[in-house]
Amino acid sequence: MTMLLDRTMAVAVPCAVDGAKEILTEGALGFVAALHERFDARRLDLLAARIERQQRFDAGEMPDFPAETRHIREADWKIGPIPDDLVDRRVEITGPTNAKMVINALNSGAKIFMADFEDATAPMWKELVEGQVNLRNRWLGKLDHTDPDSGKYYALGEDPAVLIVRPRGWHLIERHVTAQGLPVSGALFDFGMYLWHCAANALAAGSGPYFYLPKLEGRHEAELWSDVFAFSEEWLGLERGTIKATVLIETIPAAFEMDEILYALRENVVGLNCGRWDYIFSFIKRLGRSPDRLTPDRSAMTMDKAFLAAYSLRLIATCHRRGAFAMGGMSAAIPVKGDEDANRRAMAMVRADKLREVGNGHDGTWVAHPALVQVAMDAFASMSGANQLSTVPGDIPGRDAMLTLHAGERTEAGVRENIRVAVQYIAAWLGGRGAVPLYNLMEDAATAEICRAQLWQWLRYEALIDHDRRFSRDLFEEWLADELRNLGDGPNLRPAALLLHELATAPEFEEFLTLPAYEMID
Ligand SMILES: CC(=O)SCCNC(=O)CCNC(=O)[C@H](O)C(C)(C)COP(=O)(O)OP(=O)(O)OC[C@H]1O[C@@H](n2cnc3c(N)ncnc32)[C@H](O)[C@@H]1OP(=O)(O)O
Ligand SMILES: O=CC(=O)O
Ligand SMILES: [Mg+2]
Repeated sequence: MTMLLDRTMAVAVPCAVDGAKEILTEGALGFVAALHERFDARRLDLLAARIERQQRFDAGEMPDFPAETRHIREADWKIGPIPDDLVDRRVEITGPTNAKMVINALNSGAKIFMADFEDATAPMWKELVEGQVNLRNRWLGKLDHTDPDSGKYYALGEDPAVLIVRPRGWHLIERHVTAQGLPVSGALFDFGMYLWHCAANALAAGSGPYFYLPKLEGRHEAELWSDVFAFSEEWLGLERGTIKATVLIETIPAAFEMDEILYALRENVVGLNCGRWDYIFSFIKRLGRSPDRLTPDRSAMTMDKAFLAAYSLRLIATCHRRGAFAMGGMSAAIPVKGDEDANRRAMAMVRADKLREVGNGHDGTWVAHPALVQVAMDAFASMSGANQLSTVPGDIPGRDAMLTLHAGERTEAGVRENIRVAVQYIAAWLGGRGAVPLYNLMEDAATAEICRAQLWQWLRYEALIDHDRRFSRDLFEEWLADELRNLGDGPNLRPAALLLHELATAPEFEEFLTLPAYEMID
């Protein structure tokens, strides 16, 4: 089906998708077209600026706090008001947007549910449209679901979590919707559709249109979102500042502009979040193209050390000085079925992670699974109130600490784990699942990016493995073949392995694995 709104907006829907008629309305598409017309050229310029900046990093420049924005960092100012239903964000559950998981997450007892079109979603057209239908139904009061396999009925409980939606990052497109002959941005599509269909109903229910903004690389990208918000509020007749956003600090350039990002979005922002997994990925991608910046095994890169500890402490101090929430992040440990000891260890890992976060001053945290809500809630019960906004830590880590790499080893086990996880994750993604349990951990786009980025880095610089062996293309291909053999015949494993091989051996680092992977779906 192709729907033409006017000469500039065409929607091509290659297969009949449930709910398309409800979501792809003339009004909603007209709004997305207006966003595209006004903002897409700027989005593309900002993506090009990322690549130019990368060339400077490759030439040896290291990130620093920009001199030209010193006045913003040094001046006293605060962000705008925080809505009542966002004051207590102790535990936020995240997950994809299918009906069952949306209902389970909203009923999980968490304060917030972040419905995710980014790291936890493989952007199949069907999933995206159905996701928007589910979110719209939540605000229409008609969200329910019967599982076709088990026959179990799901409906919203008495006290659902507050809903926040994470649109895709600026780098992704939505090829099923074109305007002026070009695919629209995935971010503007996800944002625009949700805002158009849900803002009024969310406000009428005493909540509001709330968003998480992923993968920003600095203040200019935040300024773009700010302008998108101002334009959208006017288009929909909403009071300025009605849209509220929490920005993920999950790239190294953004971590050096946290004040500036809050300032750019001050009418709309309510907090920042430590997106630790993408942050590790960004650290490798942006600064790791050098033989003296080789990372250790993924498992050695923990939040209590080096650049990760430094950035989370700096984020807390920065946010609280400006009256903004300092949200913690996601521990990848998830419940382990059928092994009590392993399950206890997983719970202990999550508990320790959350206790560290609350002890450092975070106002709340993320969990990946309903069974972890209470664990996190118990850890955050040590706060004296609903948040720690009034605590401003004095000791703020500086540039050197923020650029300090983790010490640790690279091992054959670490290489093989990266191969296994990346192949299985990409295979799942190609099959339409954006988050999967692998080896007792939650894996999603961000965690898988770390695996393939490390493989590229270690290959490119022939890293020492287990102290005495240089990693090489031969070794990589041998271990990839081994791991593939051990995995057997699952769906999409072959194309996933081919893509991983291409990504790991490419002369130039691919910005996101989801870009070539998107060419392989739908
Ligand atoms: C780096 C980042 O960006 S983190 C944020 C992005 N990542 C995520 O959001 C991951 C969210 N988590 C998940 O997708 C899942 O928990 C996984 C993939 C990690 C594990 O999935 P599974 O092994 O299928 O979970 P499991 O079988 O234990 O699920 C048990 C029940 O809990 C539900 N459940 C599990 N996780 C969630 C969740 N995050 N939200 C809502 N419900 C959930 C399941 O739907 C299932 O419900 P049912 O009993 O009614 O059938
Ligand atoms: O989005 C969260 C992350 O850790 O990445
Ligand atoms: Mg992320």
